[in-house]
Amino acid sequence: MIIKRNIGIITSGGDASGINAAIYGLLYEKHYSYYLFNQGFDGIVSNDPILVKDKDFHKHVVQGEHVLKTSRSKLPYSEEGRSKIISRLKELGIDTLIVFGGNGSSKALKLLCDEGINGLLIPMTIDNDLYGTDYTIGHDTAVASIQRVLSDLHQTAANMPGRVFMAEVFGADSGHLALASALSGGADLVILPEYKLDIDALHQRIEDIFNSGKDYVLIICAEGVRLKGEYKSGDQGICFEIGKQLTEKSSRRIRYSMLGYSQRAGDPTSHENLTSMRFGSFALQNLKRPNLNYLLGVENGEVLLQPLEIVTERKKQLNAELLQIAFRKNMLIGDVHI
Ligand SMILES: Nc1ncnc2c1ncn2[C@@H]1O[C@H](COP(=O)(O)OP(=O)(O)OP(=O)(O)O)[C@@H](O)[C@H]1O
Ligand SMILES: O=P(O)(O)OC[C@H]1O[C@](O)(CO)[C@@H](O)[C@@H]1O
Repeated sequence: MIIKRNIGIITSGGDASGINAAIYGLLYEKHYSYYLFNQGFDGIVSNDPILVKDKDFHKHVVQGEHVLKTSRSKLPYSEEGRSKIISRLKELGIDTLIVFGGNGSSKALKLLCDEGINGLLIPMTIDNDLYGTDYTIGHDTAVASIQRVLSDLHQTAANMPGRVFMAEVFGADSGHLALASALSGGADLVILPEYKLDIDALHQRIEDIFNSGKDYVLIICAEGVRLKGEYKSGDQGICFEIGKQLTEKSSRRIRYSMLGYSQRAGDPTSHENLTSMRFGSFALQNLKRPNLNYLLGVENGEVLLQPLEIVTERKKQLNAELLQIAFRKNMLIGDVHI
């Protein structure tokens, strides 16, 4: 007789399409029972677990609405909060916790692993800013969603020439999402937090583009770009400040599009779903390892295990190949400062 083990699963941080496929890839009821908790770390303590079965999941695989609800939570920051999480997992006989999330969620899981929990972090954030993995679940769908908006902006911009469009995208303090979507959406310029912004240089590039014969300029601006001070989670609207400064130097009509939360939505792309399923399936294959304390990553196309602490050690660098294309196309403004 097979004795089943109980696996706990939460999502934590911002929602990201593809998560349903990842959970589907994880399910193997013959050996495991899966306890899903809505609302992240809080949900472990406050919510009844949902027991899911493979047969219920098929239709959800293609959907952008998630079976499992996510949240940001205060609990893991305090010893008291963590001990509530650990007691509850023990009470339910759950010996392994799988967390879908980004940088913050990895830190939280590491603290729980240090206190004896078996833990696996599966990378999930549209920002794709997690050190130790080339890819995080949700990124491709977000890029596709931004690309759709940029396609519309190209049309209206071409229909009424002479304007400068600034489209602000998510990404928190990193420019991975902005760089990928600027390239995939055919933007003229991209403003990234990893580069110090020089407004005069930006103004000059805009004029050069018009002088080259193009009749509109489409700029992607990452929300994490700063003219002064530090980016704080939740800050939005930097494109307006940049536009204001540009207006002082130029008579061009600057127009704004804040893409906002629709970037995080949308049914997953096929690339998303297949990568997510591979993450889920790889996690499943590693559940029997003792002392689980890992982050799943994908490097050069291969899914692999990384030590969880790797996340806190370094900041993930922008993809060198994408950067090279952006340099060659003269899309970047300013000098690298990070
Ligand atoms: N330093 C930390 N110590 C303990 N727990 C943390 C820490 N940072 C984050 N967490 C926990 O992880 C949760 C998610 O973190 P955060 O809000 O930074 O999102 P994330 O995992 O980085 O994902 P996203 O990229 O979508 O924002 C937090 O709400 C909190 O519960
Ligand atoms: O839903 P919230 O908490 O406002 O989070 C928004 C943030 O979450 C992300 O989508 C993922 O980290 C960021 O790109 C964005 O800044």
